[in-house]
Parts: sequence; C-alpha cells; structure tokens
Amino acid sequence: MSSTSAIDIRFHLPLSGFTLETDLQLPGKGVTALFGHSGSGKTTLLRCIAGLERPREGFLRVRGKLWQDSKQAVFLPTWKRPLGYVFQEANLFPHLNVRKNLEYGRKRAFFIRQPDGLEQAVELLGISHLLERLPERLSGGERQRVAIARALAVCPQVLLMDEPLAALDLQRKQEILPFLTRLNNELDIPILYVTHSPQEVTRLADYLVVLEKGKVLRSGTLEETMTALDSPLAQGQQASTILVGTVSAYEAEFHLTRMAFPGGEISLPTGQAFAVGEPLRLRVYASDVAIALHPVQDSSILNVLPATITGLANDQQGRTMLRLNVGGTALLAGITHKSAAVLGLYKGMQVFAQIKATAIL
Ligand SMILES: Nc1ncnc2c1ncn2[C@@H]1O[C@H](COP(=O)(O)OP(=O)(O)OP(=O)(O)O)[C@@H](O)[C@H]1O
Repeated sequence: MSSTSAIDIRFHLPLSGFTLETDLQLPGKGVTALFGHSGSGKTTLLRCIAGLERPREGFLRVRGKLWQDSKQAVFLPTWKRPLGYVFQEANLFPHLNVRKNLEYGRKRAFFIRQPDGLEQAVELLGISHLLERLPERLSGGERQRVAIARALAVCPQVLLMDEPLAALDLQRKQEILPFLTRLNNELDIPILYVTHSPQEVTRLADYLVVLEKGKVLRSGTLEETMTALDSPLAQGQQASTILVGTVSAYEAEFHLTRMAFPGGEISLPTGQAFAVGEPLRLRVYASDVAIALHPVQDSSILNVLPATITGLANDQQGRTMLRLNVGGTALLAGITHKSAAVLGLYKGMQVFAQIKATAIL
C-alpha cells in the first residue's frame, strides 16, 4: 500500500483502565471491518479518527493528507475533517423532512467539493421517494438509509460506520445490506465499519482489523485474517472462507451457476440466473469441506478441487481445522481429528477438497 492512497493510523490513548494502542496502515478504498468483543476499543478508534478524542500521541494521514501529528502539533478539528459518520441510531431531526435533514448536514460541512453530492447520495441509497417525509413516517431501515445518505451527501474522503445495523431487526438488516454492498462497489472512498457480527464481516469487508483490549490482534485482507488458524474467525461452527469471483457459466437446465475464482471453478445451484461476468461472493463453511486423497469419481459432490495443506490445528473437541491452498486461494476445511489421523494428513500434503455446499452473500 502506498502512503498516498492508504490510511496511516498511530494512536496512543490511555483512558482509565483501558489504553488504545494502534499502529495500522489500512487500504484507501473498500470496506475495512473493525471487529472485536465489546470493549475492545472499536468505537474509541473511530472517535480518534473523527477527532472526537485527542490522543496525546497520535498520527493520522488519510490518502496523503495529514489530519493529525502530535509531533508537529497538527490536529484538524472534527468539523474540518472530510468524513461522514454513521451511528447505530439514525439521529435524524424529527421536525425536518428527509430532504431538509440531508441539506442540514451539507450546509454545515466545511469541505464539500461536488455540487451533486446530495443527489448522488439519494440515488445510491434509493431514497428519492422518501424526500418529503418526516422521520416518524419512515421504517427503521429507511431511517438508517437516510442517515447513511446524510453522511455521504457531504462528499467525505472517508466514511466511518459504527454498527450501523445493530439497532435493526433481521429483516431490516437484510434490506440495507445490498445498499452497503453497493456503496462499496460504487464509491471510491474507504469505509471503516465497526461490527460484532461475523456475518456482516464476511458479507461486506475486504479488509479486517481484529481488536482486543485496545490492541490490534490481527489485520490483513479478509482472506488472510479469516483463514489464519489462530484467528477468532477461524474457530468453531462459524469458520468459513469467502470466495470472490465472477460467473463463468449458467446451466439453465440444472439451475446451476458456475463461478470462476483464482483457485479454479465452483458450481452451485441458484434460484436466479446470473449473467456471465457478474461478480459473486460465496461463503464456504469449513464444515462443508471434506478431504479426499484421490479425486473421487462417483460422488454427488460437484466441486472437487486439488489443494495443498498449508496448516493444521486441533481443538479440544476432536476437530481439526485445515488451511488449504487451492490454486493460490486459502480455504478452510473442518474435519474430525480421527479423519485427519486415519488419512495421515500433514502440512505440505497434496489432497482434494470436496466442497459440499456454498451460499451466495
Ligand atoms: N472517555 C472514556 N473514558 C474512559 N474510558 C473510556 C472512555 N471511552 C471508552 N472507554 C473505555 O474504553 C473501552 C473501549 O470502549 P469502546 O466503546 O471503544 O469499545 P467497543 O469495542 O466499541 O465496544 P462495543 O462493541 O461494546 O461498542 C471500554 O472499556 C470503555 O469503557
């Protein structure tokens, strides 16, 4: 990552009983998820980036622009930082309609560059039909879409989102997720996204920072961090791999979509037809990946990919997690400790990964 396109963050912020200590370089575009247990410091880190906390020692450079450097006594106040901030609650002004809520934020912003920022935000969040409504006449999901549009209407250089879905029920979450995916695809700014939810991480993130007690436990691409055998995300029933690729074919007769990814090709049944070339993101649970020593001929499993074992970790419940390299893509396989022993699996061994099921994210 070059320092002109990245976000460089170094903060040392001692609070009573808790110290935030971060030294990070994050990508200057895409979604970076900040993940960790309650109290690990995710919100405090966002507040530092927003200039709402002022660490005595701090350095922050966003895509080549210095926002903060305690050594040079540089500290841009919050109102001069070109950022959008979305909270758990939408916090709209109840007496202003949606349009006026959006305009209010824009009027107060110091840094607006593009005159059509508001229209773009309205279009991106699909809220043009809501502009004349008062917040009390919006659903929770709509309110949150307005809050996101308000943050984007000021044309920020970075979007900070603090658990934007946490206050919503499952159905509302599902309603908003496609808009968040769209932001990631269509905006050229980085999004820092705080969440507790492994599902949101896997659905949205390109890059992941795992925080624990104010420190960075791990940071890297989603693939690296999810498949590192000592990562909290690679443990238990939720352990999964995200495969990113494009549709290579659709077999209408079988309602079967084939996706090409750097490690090969994978097929999955889909209710809807996808166009060739369309981007797809699939989740493969580790528990849905089995291991064979030879390519199996007579099997109902469609996806059999040659792989090399790059790591093994046993837990205390009789399970072994394998990290595989499938043509350059990391894949987790969760099998029993007994199967690993019977097959004589070891690091460096060539095997075949049989992928039983996948889900589109
Ligand atoms: N102004 C403050 N003064 C003292 N302690 C603080 C202050 N702000 C936060 N803390 C403490 O810092 C720690 C991290 O809090 P923070 O809200 O950043 O965690 P989090 O990971 O966002 O948690 P959650 O997921 O529950 O929102 C907590 O122990 C909190 O009590």
